[in-house]
Amino acid sequence: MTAVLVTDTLVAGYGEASVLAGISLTLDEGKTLALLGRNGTGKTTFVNTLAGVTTHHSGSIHLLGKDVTKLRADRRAAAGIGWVPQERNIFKSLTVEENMTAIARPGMWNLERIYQMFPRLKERRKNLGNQLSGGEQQMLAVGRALMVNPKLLLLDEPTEGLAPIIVDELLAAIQRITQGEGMSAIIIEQKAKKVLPLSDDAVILDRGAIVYQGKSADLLADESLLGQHLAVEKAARH
Ligand SMILES: Nc1ncnc2c1ncn2[C@@H]1O[C@H](COP(=O)(O)OP(=O)(O)OP(=O)(O)O)[C@@H](O)[C@H]1O
Repeated sequence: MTAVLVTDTLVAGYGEASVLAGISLTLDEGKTLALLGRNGTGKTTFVNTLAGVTTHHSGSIHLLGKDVTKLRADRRAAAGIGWVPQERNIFKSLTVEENMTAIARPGMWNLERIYQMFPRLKERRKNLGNQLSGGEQQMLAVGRALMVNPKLLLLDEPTEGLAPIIVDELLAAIQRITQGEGMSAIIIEQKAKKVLPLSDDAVILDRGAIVYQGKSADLLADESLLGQHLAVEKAARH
C-alpha cells in the first residue's frame, strides 16, 4: 500500500518551545486516522505542523513520497494538504459559492460534487459567510478544503461547538468523503466514540508524544485504554 503521509521523529512547536516530542507515524492512502488525546496534548500542533504553520525543529514530513518538511504553508496546500483549521477561517464577506471557488484547483471535487455532499450549502450558496450557522460554516470549511482537491484532508475538531444533530450530519458527510470516496484524512476529535467507528487507525497523544497507535476498532473495544487516556463521554442517564 502507498503511504499518503509519513512523519519521522517530528519535533516542532512555537518559536523555541517544542510541543511535539518526536512523532513518527504512517498513514496509508485512502485511510482515516483519528487523532485523540486530552486537551493540550499537541493534537492541533501536530496538524498545524503538517499544514506548515508552526516552527519546525527536526524530523521530516513526506506526502506521497515527496519531502514537504521545508515547504511554506501555501506550497504544502499546492502539494496536496487540505486543511480545515479549528477556527474555520471562512471569508465572511464572500458568499458560500465564492468561498469555494476562490481557491479551487482542478480535480474530481467541484461545486456540483460538494453540493451533492452538502445539500445545505447549495441552499445557502448565495448567503455570505457571516450569515451561516456554526454547522453550515463547518460544512463550508470542509467543502472549501475539498475544492483544492487535496491528497490528504486535515480536520481539526470539526464537530466542536455544534448541536448533536448537526454533529451526526457532519460526521456522516465526512464518512462519505473518506470511506465512500477514498479521501485520506486525519480527524482531531474530542468524542472518541463518535470518530473511532468511522476511522481506520487511531493515535493518542500525551505531552506531544504518541502513547497509543493502532486500529480504531481495537481501541473502541478497549474501555480501560479509552478511560486511561481520554475523557470518555458517559452514556446519558435519565
Ligand atoms: N500559539 C501557541 N504558542 C505557544 N504555545 C502554544 C500555542 N498553541 C498551543 N500552544 C501550546 O502547545 C501545547 C499543545 O497545544 P495544542 O493546541 O496542540 O493541544 P491540543 O491537544 O490540540 O489541545 P486542544 O484539544 O485543547 O485543542 C499546549 O501546552 C499549548 O499551551
